[in-house]
Amino acid sequence: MSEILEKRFPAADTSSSFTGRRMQASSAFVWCNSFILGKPCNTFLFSACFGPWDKGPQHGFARIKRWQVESPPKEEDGNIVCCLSLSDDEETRQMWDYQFKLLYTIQLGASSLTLKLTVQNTGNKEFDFTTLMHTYFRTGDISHASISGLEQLTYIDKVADGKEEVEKREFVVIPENYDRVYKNCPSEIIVKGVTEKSGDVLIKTHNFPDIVVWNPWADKAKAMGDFGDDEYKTMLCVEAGYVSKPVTIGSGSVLHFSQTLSML
Ligand SMILES: O=P(O)(O)OC[C@H]1O[C@H](O)[C@H](O)[C@@H](O)[C@@H]1O
Repeated sequence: MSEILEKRFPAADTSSSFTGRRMQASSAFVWCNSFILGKPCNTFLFSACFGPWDKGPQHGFARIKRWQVESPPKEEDGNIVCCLSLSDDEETRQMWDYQFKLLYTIQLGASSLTLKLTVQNTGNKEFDFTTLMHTYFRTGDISHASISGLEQLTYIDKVADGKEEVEKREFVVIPENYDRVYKNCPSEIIVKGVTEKSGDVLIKTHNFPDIVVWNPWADKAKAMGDFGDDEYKTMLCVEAGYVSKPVTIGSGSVLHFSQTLSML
């Protein structure tokens, strides 16, 4: 992968000024993605519910399973494209007895990143799940970052025990620990003041009605083993997903989800 990247994007900066493992991993592409599939608490979720899960790891198993290379990186129309896959196995069925195949297609362009998720129900039982793309953005200074496109939306405030509120601000800034699920979001959201050039990024989504906004802030940052104590000052998570309610997929059916992150 790195030879193709270096050939295609010789200027790409993969160095990292972060100390914590979590953010080091993310800075390679300025964004990083891990994704979560699942549904809270009961049968969930191949990969888990969004959040704590009584049958498996927080946020599910997909982000910690070893994926297969469905198609290796290749250059396509000036982009680098590759596809990974994950199917159910003995371990996943132990936690969650359903059959599935996931396809995760990554398309890297000069100033955009498209991430497509295809969920196939390969079994004879319908199941439901939630899914999220857990995107980390790097910012020069969190106090200069903001998100637009969330005004007048209802959000679940996980810091306030799930209380529902309505967002009044045109530009959402983050002055403290934030962990919010914005519901029924428009398909275009803008994150301002991110990337090392403090530029703006357009998030364009398909079939993701929710946006999670997360920053652990000081105390939680200190409590996280793979996160530097001060790294909350230079990161922001804006996560496209389907988490506020589960998706149901019938036996033999296929569903598509995607997000494109474009530098503006
Ligand atoms: O530490 P992790 O398991 O990666 O979760 C990191 C965060 O992910 C999401 O943003 C959730 O809304 C947060 O509640 C959680 O703390």
